[in-house]
Amino acid sequence: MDPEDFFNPKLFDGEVAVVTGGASGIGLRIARALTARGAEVMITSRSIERLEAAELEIAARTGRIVSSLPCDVREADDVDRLQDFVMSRFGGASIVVNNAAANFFTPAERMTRRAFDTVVQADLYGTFAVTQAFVGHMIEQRHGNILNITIVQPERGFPGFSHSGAAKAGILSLTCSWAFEWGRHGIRVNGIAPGPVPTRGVAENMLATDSPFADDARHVPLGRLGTPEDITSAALFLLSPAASWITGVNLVVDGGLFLNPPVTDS
Ligand SMILES: CCC/C=C/C(=O)SCCNC(=O)CCNC(=O)[C@H](O)C(C)(C)COP(=O)([O-])OP(=O)([O-])OC[C@H]1O[C@@H](n2cnc3c(N)ncnc32)[C@H](O)[C@@H]1OP(=O)([O-])[O-]
Ligand SMILES: NC(=O)C1=CN([C@@H]2O[C@H](COP(=O)(O)OP(=O)(O)OC[C@H]3O[C@@H](n4cnc5c(N)ncnc54)[C@H](OP(=O)(O)O)[C@@H]3O)[C@@H](O)[C@H]2O)C=CC1
Repeated sequence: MDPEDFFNPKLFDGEVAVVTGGASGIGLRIARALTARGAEVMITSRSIERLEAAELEIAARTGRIVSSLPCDVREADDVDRLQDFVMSRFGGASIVVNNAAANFFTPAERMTRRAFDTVVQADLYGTFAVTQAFVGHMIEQRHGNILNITIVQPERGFPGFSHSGAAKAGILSLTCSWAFEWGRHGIRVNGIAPGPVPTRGVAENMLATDSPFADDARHVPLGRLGTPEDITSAALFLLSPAASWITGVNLVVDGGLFLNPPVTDS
């Protein structure tokens, strides 16, 4: 059974959701599930081809249309265009899923400034900029939900991916600061920390020879790697009124891997 079948088909009627990196992997699955459950959904990523393919896939699977716009979340002008588009088409957004991210294996001593910037800009700055574009409207409406995709315990570092670990730790800090500051405005801010989910992004960017990325199910107490559906179920829960007294958490969805992380020597 598809895990999202546990959720009411009208759960997100009346909501407008922006999903960054919504054209592939986990973001696409979350965007599809929100669309199927009534939300107006806007997906963004850099690749027009991927966005067009995602629009077709979501329409075929849900019978509903999503909107899309190319947007590099590292670029302030792109984020301004995204804001203008969403404000004029929908009047604002009530849900933001900060899912876009970049990652690649690089031992810390070989990390160039540009490599570091590339990841920190996409993950940390992108999360800040896209949220900032829509939170004013949420505050006016006294209603909003922000979901940041993080990693498990980023404060412990991320050997071989120190740029990503630093960015995700920053995102976790933003999650907590925002949850505290905006709770009184009726806005909830949470994180999801996925365990290893073998998406295209992981295959293309993280599984280089000698990369310490754990894609081995033997370490996972529940005995398998994750799927985009596993992460989507958690996202639907946190974005739904069932989680109305939950804010500021970083929900680990990893089959129990955090109990027994593999040791890396990178
Ligand atoms: C537990 C799991 C947690 C997280 C999982 C995920 O996030 S999964 C999601 C994963 N999904 C994705 O990542 C999807 C999106 N990712 C992407 O599109 C690419 O990975 C990207 C970020 C490189 C593209 O950004 P772009 O076109 O702006 O990049 P650019 O080509 O202009 O290079 C900029 C700098 O980075 C350097 N550099 C680049 N690659 C490597 C490498 N392999 N090795 C070393 N360095 C590398 C490059 O050399 C340059 O520095 P230099 O030499 O000038 O000093
Ligand atoms: N899969 C995993 O094992 C894990 C994933 N995560 C997190 O889950 C999230 C989704 O990852 P996953 O689905 O695996 O990865 P994917 O690579 O499949 O998806 C990442 C998406 O982000 C988009 N993106 C990347 N850079 C930018 C940018 N600068 N501006 C706008 N969009 C951008 C990409 O599209 P495009 O190239 O078209 O821009 C792509 O659609 C990420 O935040 C990741 O860090 C965390 C832990 C584990």
